[in-house]
Amino acid sequence: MENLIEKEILANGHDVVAAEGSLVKEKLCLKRPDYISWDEYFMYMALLAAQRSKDPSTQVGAIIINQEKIIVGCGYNGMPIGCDDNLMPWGKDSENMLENKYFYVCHAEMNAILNTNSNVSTRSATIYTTMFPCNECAKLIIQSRMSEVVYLKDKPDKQQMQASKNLLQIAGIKFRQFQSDRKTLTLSLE
Ligand SMILES: Nc1ccn([C@H]2C[C@H](O)[C@@H](COP(=O)(O)O)O2)c(=O)n1
Ligand SMILES: [Zn+2]
Repeated sequence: MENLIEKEILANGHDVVAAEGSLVKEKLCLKRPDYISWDEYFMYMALLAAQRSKDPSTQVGAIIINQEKIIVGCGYNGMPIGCDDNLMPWGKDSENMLENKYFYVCHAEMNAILNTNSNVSTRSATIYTTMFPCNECAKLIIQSRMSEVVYLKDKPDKQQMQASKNLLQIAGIKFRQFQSDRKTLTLSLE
């Protein structure tokens, strides 16, 4: 095949080299360079899911993808089905723990796992979550046979999170913090 290697320095600074053997002759035929990565795609989806949360202080989202990078589950932190959001407590400072949200709210990771279709496997799946999973969700992740956790934020000072890390490590589940130079992504309906 005719060798059509071309090198273009685009206006946005991207250095694009068409692969050897490619039929690309002109700059306009090259693929768009600033597309988001798989990691960005799923973490931004988790952030979008978090926007459904009614929790006034912390909104968490989680997305589960299988080995083919197909989304198999998604969730955010919220009250259990049938428990009216308007009747449940959303605070956290009452001395009476029964008046705080913690005993009632379902975590985003838990909801993402429970929202998967019963015929879809989470074996070897990856969960993208905007917050490091707590120890209870870590147990669910392990029991669901997932293989990786990608998280955005952590609360390393919390003992619960250390227990979660211990569990994941012992169970052989990888975890890593999401890294990206793309700090914002603008979506518009205009
Ligand atoms: N991995 C996590 C951690 C926390 N959540 C939820 C549980 C609560 O709704 C909220 C945390 O509230 P805060 O103590 O920051 O006021 O986030 C979760 O879904 N997943
Ligand atoms: Zn949890």
